[in-house]
Amino acid sequence: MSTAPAVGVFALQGDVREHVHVLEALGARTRPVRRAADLAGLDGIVLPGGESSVMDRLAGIMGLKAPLADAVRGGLPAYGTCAGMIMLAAGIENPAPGQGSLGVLDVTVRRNAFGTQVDSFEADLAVPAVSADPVHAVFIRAPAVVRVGAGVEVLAAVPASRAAGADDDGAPAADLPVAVRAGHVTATSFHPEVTGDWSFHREFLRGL
Ligand SMILES: NC(=O)CC[C@H](N)C(=O)O
Repeated sequence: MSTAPAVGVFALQGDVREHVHVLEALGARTRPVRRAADLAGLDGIVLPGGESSVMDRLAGIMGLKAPLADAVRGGLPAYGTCAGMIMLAAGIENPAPGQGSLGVLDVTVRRNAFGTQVDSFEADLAVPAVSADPVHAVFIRAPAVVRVGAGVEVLAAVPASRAAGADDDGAPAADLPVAVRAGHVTATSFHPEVTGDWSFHREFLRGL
């Protein structure tokens, strides 16, 4: 697109500032999204990392949840990181009490999937669909995708041995998807907004 795209950043909770910084550095205009009216005229929306149960509750209170879900279902490109991935997901295996989601990406996620004691780690991931070079990924109490619906592309995965309780039964398990895309909706378990590896933001903006 010839003018800078207008990208909304869900701003009721989470690492909003980090996404705004990356998006503006890459040439987008940004707008914090806190209520339904903030969605007007956007070319895309980013859902940050943070705490998905709080995001879900606040989005409900602010009357943003249904309009945001409708906008994404209607074609508004969306990118969610970590808690943002959980917000986009159709299902949450282990929701907090009363927690729901926008239900716009046909995956089921497991919150806090990567370990109980040391639950943050970094990894260099091969993501050929997004970058020729490995993408440096930071996982912070991150979700994993445990069900991938039809039409959802797995862009990157990590060995299941990373998962919480992976050693418990000794059974070999499949890799856990940590980056997925279904048409105009992309989600990562990790936080490119904090690493300086902006491949996913670049790819998202390219599609607007
Ligand atoms: N870094 C994050 O966004 C953590 C996500 C958080 N564990 C949640 O359930 O929402």
